[in-house]
Amino acid sequence: MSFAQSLRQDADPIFEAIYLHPFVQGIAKGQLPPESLIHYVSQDTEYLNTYSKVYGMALSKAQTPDQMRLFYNRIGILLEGELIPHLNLCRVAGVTHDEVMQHPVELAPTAHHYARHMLCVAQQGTLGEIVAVVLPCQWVYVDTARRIIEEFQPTTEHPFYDWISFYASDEMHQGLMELTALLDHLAPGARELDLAMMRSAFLDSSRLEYQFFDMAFTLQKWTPSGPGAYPLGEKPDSDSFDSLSVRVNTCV
Ligand SMILES: Cc1ncc(C[n+]2csc(CCO)c2C)c(N)n1
Repeated sequence: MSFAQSLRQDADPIFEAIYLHPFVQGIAKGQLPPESLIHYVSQDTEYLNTYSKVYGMALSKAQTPDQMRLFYNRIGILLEGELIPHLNLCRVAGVTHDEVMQHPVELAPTAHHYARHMLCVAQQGTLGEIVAVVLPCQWVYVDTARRIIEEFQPTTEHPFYDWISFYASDEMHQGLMELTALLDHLAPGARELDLAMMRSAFLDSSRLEYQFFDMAFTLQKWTPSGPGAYPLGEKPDSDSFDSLSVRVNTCV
C-alpha cells in the first residue's frame, strides 16, 4: 500500500463520519437551511484564501520546477475561488454571491483553527508535511461527491447538482492524484519522524474537514452572545464584537 493510501486508510472512520454528517447528507438529499449554506460560503471564502497562501509556501519549498509549476497552477485556479460550488449554495439559499461577499466575516472557531493549523504546518514543516496538510481537503470532497453520485444518482434537477458534479469531476480527481503521487514520491526519502508528522498533519486536517461542515451546520460562533453568523441584511453590531477574537475580512 502506498504511503498516501495508508493515510487514507487511517482516516477512514473520519471520512465515514463526514459522509454521514447532516450537512453532507443535506447536500446529498438537496435540503439544507439557508443560514447554514451562507455561513459555509462566507467561511469557505476565507478558507480558500488561506489555502492559496499555503500553496505559495509549498511553492517556496518545492524541490523541482515541475513541483513549483504544480503549486503555481493551483494558486491561479484557487484565486478564482470555488465559484461554481459557491454560486450553487448561494442560489439554493436564495441570496446572491455578491450579497454574501458584502458582509464582513469573522472567522468562526473551526475556520480559525483550520487556517492556523495549515499555516503552522506550512511555515514549520517539510514539503511532504504541507502536501499532507492540504490533501484531505481534496480527498474528502472528491470521495464525498463521488459517493453521493453513486448512492443518489443526482440529475441536473438536483438542487446541489453543480456542487456535486464540480467535486466529482475527472479534473478534480486528477488534481487529487497529482497530490497523492507527490506525497508518495516524497515519503521514501523522509525520516521516521517526518513521516509521523505527515500522518498527524493529514489526520488533523481530516478532523477539521468534519468540524468545518459541523461549524456551518450549527452556525458555530465564539460565544453564545458574541458575533457569529448573522442573517443577511442585518449588519453586525460592532459594539458586540469581542475585540480579541474578531477578524474582519482578513487573509489570515
Ligand atoms: C473546508 C473546505 N475543504 C475543502 C474544500 C474543497 N477544496 C478546496 S481547495 C480544493 C482543491 C484545490 O486545489 C478543494 C477540492 C473546500 N472548498 N472547503
